[in-house]
Amino acid sequence: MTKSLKIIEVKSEIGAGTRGASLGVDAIKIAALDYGSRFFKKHACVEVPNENHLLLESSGSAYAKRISGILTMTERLSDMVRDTLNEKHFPVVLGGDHSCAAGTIAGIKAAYPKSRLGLIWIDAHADIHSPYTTPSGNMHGMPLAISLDEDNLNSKVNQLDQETINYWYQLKNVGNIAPKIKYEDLVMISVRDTEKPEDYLLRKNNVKMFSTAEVRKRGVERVVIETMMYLDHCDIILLSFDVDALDPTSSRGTGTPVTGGLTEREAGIMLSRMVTNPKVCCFEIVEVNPTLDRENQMAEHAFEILVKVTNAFRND
Ligand SMILES: NC(=[NH2+])NCCC[C@H](N)C(=O)O
Repeated sequence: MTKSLKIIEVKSEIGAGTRGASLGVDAIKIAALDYGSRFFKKHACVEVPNENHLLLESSGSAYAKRISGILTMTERLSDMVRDTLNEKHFPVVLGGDHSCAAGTIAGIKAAYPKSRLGLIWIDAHADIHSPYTTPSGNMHGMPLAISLDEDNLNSKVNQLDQETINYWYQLKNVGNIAPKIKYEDLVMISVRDTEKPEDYLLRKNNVKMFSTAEVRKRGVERVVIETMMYLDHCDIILLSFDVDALDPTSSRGTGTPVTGGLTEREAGIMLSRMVTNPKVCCFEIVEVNPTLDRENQMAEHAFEILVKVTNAFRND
């Protein structure tokens, strides 16, 4: 039986340091229209109300900007993902900035608290900072630390106030399960822009990583097989795709582009192969920012990948 997809729109950008990621969802919808596609008519869509009004207020803690809004968004998205899975739909989360991953992960764990959740993280960044280590205070650099219940106090550089400490604790404990994922259930692909505190965690916990060069050397197919073999002990898997995993030569329409990324073709093949694995229970695509782009290129790439992934999923 093929499950029906449900698109969950998360037009939130309070986790990013550059403005415009909240327009990513609509940019992808415009790309669909330009391709003459009925994708957004065919699939059910729901929108998680956002907290972007906080952008007009002070950002609060310098080391966890707008963390109260991030907590609200994480709880809302978690409920939506949980309900979608309980209704036996396949959630496709469209961001927004990558802080939404904490909510997606929380929702999957809320629906399947006893299941071991594997995570395939295709991204230029590790997003494994805590407020104690962040160089920017931007919460889209933290969703993995939230989900891993990781403070990284060994690498501490920032002094937090009590309010931030309390919010950070609540964020890690959304749904009263912490940690929600384990380091050994994580695979990172194309991650190439990390800071020292992140490198420390990745090395210490021996996180499985495939660089862009390895993807090229071994071939996409081989990397997909090895990733799935590595996560074989997991019961369910989330595919989290940040479009900044793509190389900026084809589009700069994302907040934090980094050279040395995947081509759209590589990412499309990789994700569409992965989604045929029946353990994959959710897919998310984040960080399209049309305000930084030319002629909506990144949204077009994201939409093409989205179609490839959903076709592969439905044909399985
Ligand atoms: N989801 C993203 N685009 N994350 C970028 C994070 C960049 C940097 N590591 C930071 O913490 O600010």
